[in-house]
Amino acid sequence: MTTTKTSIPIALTIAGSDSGGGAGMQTDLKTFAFHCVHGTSAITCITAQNTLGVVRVDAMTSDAVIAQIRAVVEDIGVQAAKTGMLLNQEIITAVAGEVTALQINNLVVDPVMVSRTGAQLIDDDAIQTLCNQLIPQAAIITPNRYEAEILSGLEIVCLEDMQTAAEIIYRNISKNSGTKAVLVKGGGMSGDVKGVDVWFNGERLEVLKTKQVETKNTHGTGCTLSAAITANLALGKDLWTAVKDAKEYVTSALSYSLDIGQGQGPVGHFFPLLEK
Ligand SMILES: Nc1ncnc2c1ncn2[C@@H]1O[C@H](COP(=O)(O)OP(=O)(O)OP(=O)(O)O)[C@@H](O)[C@H]1O
Ligand SMILES: Cc1ncc(COP(=O)(O)O)c(N)n1
Repeated sequence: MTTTKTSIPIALTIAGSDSGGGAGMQTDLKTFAFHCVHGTSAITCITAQNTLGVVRVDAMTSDAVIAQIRAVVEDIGVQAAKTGMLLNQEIITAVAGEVTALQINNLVVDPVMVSRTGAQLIDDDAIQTLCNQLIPQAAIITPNRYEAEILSGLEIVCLEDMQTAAEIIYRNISKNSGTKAVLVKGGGMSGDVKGVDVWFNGERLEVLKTKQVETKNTHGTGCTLSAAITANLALGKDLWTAVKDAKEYVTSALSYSLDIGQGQGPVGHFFPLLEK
C-alpha cells in the first residue's frame, strides 16, 4: 500500500482547558479541525467547568507553559497562534516572552477576562501585564463588550460606543506595537446590536453583521471566533478575510448550538454533520 504525505497548516492555541468542552482549548482544537488546520496546544490552566459556570481553576506553572510552546514551535512550527485564558501575571509574562523569542507571527489575542456566566478568568493585577507585554505583539485582539470596557475605560451600551471603544483601544495599543486591528465583539450587547461586531484597523471602521441567532447556548462563541480567525490566518488568508470568514463560521455554528447541560450549551462546531 502506498502512503500519501499530506501537508497541512499548523495553528497553536495557548489557552485554558474547559472540562465541559464548550470553551477554551477544547473549542479551539475543534475549530482548527473544522478548518483542516492541524491544532497544537499549550495548556495554561485547568478549569472544572460546565454549562452552569466555573467551579475551580488550577494554574499550570509558567515553566510548563513555556515548555509546551517550545516543544511545538521548535519541532513542528506554527503559521498562526492564539491566546485565550492566561489567568495570571507569571503565565502572561512567560507567553509574551516566548512569542518574542520564537518570533510567533499571526498572533490572535482573545483577551479573556470575564466569562459570559460572570466568572473572573484573569487575576486583577494581570490585566496591565496583558496590555503591556502581550497585546502589543498581536496582529489582532478580540475583546468582548466587558473586556472592551476595561481596555477603553468606556461604558458600552450602543453601536457608537463599540465604535469609539474600538478606536480608543486601537490608538492605545498601536503606538508602540505591530497590532493591525481590533475587533470588539457584540455577543454581550442587547437589542439590534446583539451579535454585531466592530472592526477598526486605524483606517477603516467596519460593522460586521451576520444574522442574530436566538439561542441561550452561546458558551464559547468568543473562543470559537478567535480560533477561526487563527485557522484562517494559518491557511494564508489576509486579516480582514480571516475575520469575515470567521464571523460567518461562528454564526453557522451558533445556528446549530447544542442543547446540553442545564445552563448555556456550546455551539455546534461540526454543523454540516448535525441534523437539524
Ligand atoms: N446571539 C447571537 N447571534 C449572532 N451572533 C452572536 C450571538 N452571540 C454572540 N455572537 C457572536 O459570537 C462572536 C463572539 O462574541 P461574544 O461577544 O459572544 O464573545 P465572548 O463574550 O468572548 O464569548 P464567550 O466568552 O462566550 O466565549 C461574535 O462574533 C458575536 O457577534
Ligand atoms: C477555559 C476557558 N477559556 C475561556 C472561557 C471564556 O468563554 P465563556 O465566556 O464562553 O465562558 C472559558 N469560560 N473557559
